[in-house]
Amino acid sequence: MINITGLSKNDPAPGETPVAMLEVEGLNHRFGSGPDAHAAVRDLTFTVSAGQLACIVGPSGCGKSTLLRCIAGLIKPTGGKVRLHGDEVQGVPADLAVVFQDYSRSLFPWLTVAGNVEFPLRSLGIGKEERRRRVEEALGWVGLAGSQRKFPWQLSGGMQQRVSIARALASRPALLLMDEPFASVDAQTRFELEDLLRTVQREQGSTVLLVTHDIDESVYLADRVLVLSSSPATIVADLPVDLPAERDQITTRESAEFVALRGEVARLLQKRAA
Ligand SMILES: Nc1ncnc2c1ncn2[C@@H]1O[C@H](COP(=O)(O)OP(=O)(O)OP(=O)(O)O)[C@@H](O)[C@H]1O
Repeated sequence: MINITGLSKNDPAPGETPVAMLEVEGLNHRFGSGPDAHAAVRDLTFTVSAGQLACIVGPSGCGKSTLLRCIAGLIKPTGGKVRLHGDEVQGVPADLAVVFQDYSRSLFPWLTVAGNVEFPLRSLGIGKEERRRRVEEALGWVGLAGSQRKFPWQLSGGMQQRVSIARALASRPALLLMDEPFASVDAQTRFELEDLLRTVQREQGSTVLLVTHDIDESVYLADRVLVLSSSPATIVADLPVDLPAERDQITTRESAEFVALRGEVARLLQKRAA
């Protein structure tokens, strides 16, 4: 397995300004029109720097998935702009990958693990030898090097979600979007997948925007937590997470800094819900 080095490949040098990989500017989205229109997100503005792992936490139904879908180019926002490394998003960008909560519906059951990871690389026009190399590499990152020939239905839920993560990372996306990626696995597997994500993200310098409704998960994973209000989603706080880079499911969660941050996020969410 990969070790957490404590430094991301994309960490800016001292004095260097971080590069904004993602820019969300004045984003609005309303479903429908006229008196039945429903505002799902309202005037959201934020950036995510290259190499950062940012978490978005918000109450159920506040508009988190809508926000991610607008960023992914899956729906056209009714207002505002999304830019990925400076280019306005108009349709799904080729260098963006998404991991959804429901791994059982996002993997192809008739393809092997290797076939699933390779699939998007074909549509990117990557040659056979390079595809083989990337599949092997990405499955190594998620600890599934020996499972290439298995089918998804031969794997546990946690292993299937590892395959989804490997598939997303194999295309070397400029931005990885994750929508409640660990919400469908048991608590122990969730901890393992959280650690795996942090390790791979830091090792590969990936830029990740992850949506969760789990306050503890957002604080444990993130370099930064964006707290959303209830519907329509607006940003109520943008909190840096100054926990050590090397985190541990037991000691980190027991630390005074973690407990204080978790309390702060919980209070913000409670205040907005009231
Ligand atoms: N296609 C749609 N048409 C109309 N309304 C929609 C549509 N998709 C979502 N909504 C509404 O927009 C609001 C935000 O939904 P969204 O799924 O983005 O919230 P969420 O924060 O991701 O929810 P959850 O935490 O439960 O997954 C909700 O009130 C939802 O009912």
